[in-house]
Amino acid sequence: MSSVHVDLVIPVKSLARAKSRLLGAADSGVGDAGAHATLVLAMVTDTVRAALHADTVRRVVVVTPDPLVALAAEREGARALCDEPAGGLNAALRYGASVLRADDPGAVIGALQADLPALRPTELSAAIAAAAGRRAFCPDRQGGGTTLLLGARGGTLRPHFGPGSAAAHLATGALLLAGPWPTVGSDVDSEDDLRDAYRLGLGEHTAGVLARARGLAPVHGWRGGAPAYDAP
Ligand SMILES: Nc1nc2c(ncn2[C@@H]2O[C@H](COP(=O)(O)OP(=O)(O)OP(=O)(O)O)[C@@H](O)[C@H]2O)c(=O)[nH]1
Ligand SMILES: C=C(OP(=O)(O)O)C(=O)O
Repeated sequence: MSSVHVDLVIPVKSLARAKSRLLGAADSGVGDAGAHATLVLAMVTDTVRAALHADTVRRVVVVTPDPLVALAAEREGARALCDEPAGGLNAALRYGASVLRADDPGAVIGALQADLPALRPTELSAAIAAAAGRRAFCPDRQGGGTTLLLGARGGTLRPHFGPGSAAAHLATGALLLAGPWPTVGSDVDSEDDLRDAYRLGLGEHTAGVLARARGLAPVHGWRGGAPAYDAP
């Protein structure tokens, strides 16, 4: 397949419930729940922006019940779907995929995690190209989770996100994508994940929130360059 263009579904739950593991971390560096929600929204925004800048991504829909997330996604050029069915994460992903499929029955549809603040468009494109239209996935940094799942062209997404999702996607025939795209696997669930994402280079919004939380003026954007503040 010469060039694959995919439509991505990005799921985000309400900010009030998001990233509970990170919020519970000893020091996520951003203090109270309101500042935490601001950090989560920044990570979502950086993820959506990077996804839309990837030259192999055609459309992005963000499935979320949270109006603030929907607004941020639409500002970046994504479509927000706020009427997901009950059933949790995989149901939300299947819903988003069904909306995309209705627009284009032959589309290649994928699911991308919303907490990839270091995501580089070029690395996302490289991972998508490596799938070459096959059903495939990228594991997270620890190897047990999934950050990107791609359906086969015209095929169903069949998401099995949740604990042990890498094994579940392998067991259902998805190809494991391993390659030079560390920012695709750098999802943030913990303070250590946040430090890893920082080392890879945070996106503009996430860098800004963390810098302001420390009283520093950020000069770092996702287009590269070293951050001008201490690591989280
Ligand atoms: N739209 C939607 N997104 C969901 C739902 N459940 C989880 N997600 C999103 O799917 C991704 C993975 O979900 P989780 O690991 O359960 O939640 P999290 O916010 O990442 O982290 P924790 O709260 O620490 O577990 C996150 O981006 C969530 O916001 C859901 O029911 N609907
Ligand atoms: C839901 C998943 O990720 P996490 O729990 O890390 O957000 C997953 O890896 O399938």
